[in-house]
Amino acid sequence: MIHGQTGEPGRALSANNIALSYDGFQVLHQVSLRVEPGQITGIVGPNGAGKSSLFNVLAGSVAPDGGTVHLGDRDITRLSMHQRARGGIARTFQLARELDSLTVLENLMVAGPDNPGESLWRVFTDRRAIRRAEDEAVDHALALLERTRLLRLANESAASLSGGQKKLLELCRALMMEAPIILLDEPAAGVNPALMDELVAFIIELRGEGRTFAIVEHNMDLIAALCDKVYVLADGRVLTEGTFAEVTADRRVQDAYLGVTL
Ligand SMILES: Nc1ncnc2c1ncn2[C@@H]1O[C@H](COP(=O)(O)OP(=O)(O)OP(=O)(O)O)[C@@H](O)[C@H]1O
Repeated sequence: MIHGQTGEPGRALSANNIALSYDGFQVLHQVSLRVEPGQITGIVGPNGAGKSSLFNVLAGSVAPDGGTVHLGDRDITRLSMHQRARGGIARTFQLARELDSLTVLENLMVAGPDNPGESLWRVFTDRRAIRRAEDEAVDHALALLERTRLLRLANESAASLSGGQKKLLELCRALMMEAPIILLDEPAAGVNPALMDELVAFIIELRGEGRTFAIVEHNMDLIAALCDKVYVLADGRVLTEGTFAEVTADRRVQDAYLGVTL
């Protein structure tokens, strides 16, 4: 069992009739989706379909104009991203530029739940202290790096990682937050096929340990390999939902990807 799995892994994350506009242009129309606990839910669709917008609404970085977001029975629509993170929803972000100057291990240490704070920060900028530290967070970080084969790079600058390794580090940063629900934003972008297989295997392992995932992704191999359920968005609406086989057999989905008017 992965370290740090928090209680209450059994709550669904749901979006209900979400409406969202930017500058008067509606990008989400009555979108509803349910991320079942212990499952991997994919969100796919052509460019501009509204996937990232929906993801931002789920994560709490964008407030919808209408509709609600629930975690289990609790209405979390008005909670900030940080409040949601504390409540058990973590999302991956492209590593911010300032994190490039930190080592791989330091990137994980600053990603822990409830920001580790200044004292911990001082400890972890001292390499000798890293070796001595018996803190649970260090053990957790090192275990994650071992599982993602980044351990040998623990003390290298994050800037030196390949694109795929950065994706793994982003996932590890989300895992450091000890959230049962993880929102993955294009985890396969820039990842080579060998590393992709490792990424897929790792995410499947994490699901086996009780984690819940929602994934926005263009790479259909990754979606096919991982997802229990897939939502297809087009023009800001849910076009269809089902297993990967079901949605890809749907003529409307094929048309949407070919850009044919629906
Ligand atoms: N901050 C913003 N301001 C104005 N319009 C936006 C903003 N973010 C997204 N949009 C618009 O909302 C629509 C949906 O964009 P979104 O990024 O959610 O789609 P997507 O499905 O994630 O696309 P892609 O696959 O290309 O990343 C697009 O028409 C986009 O131009």
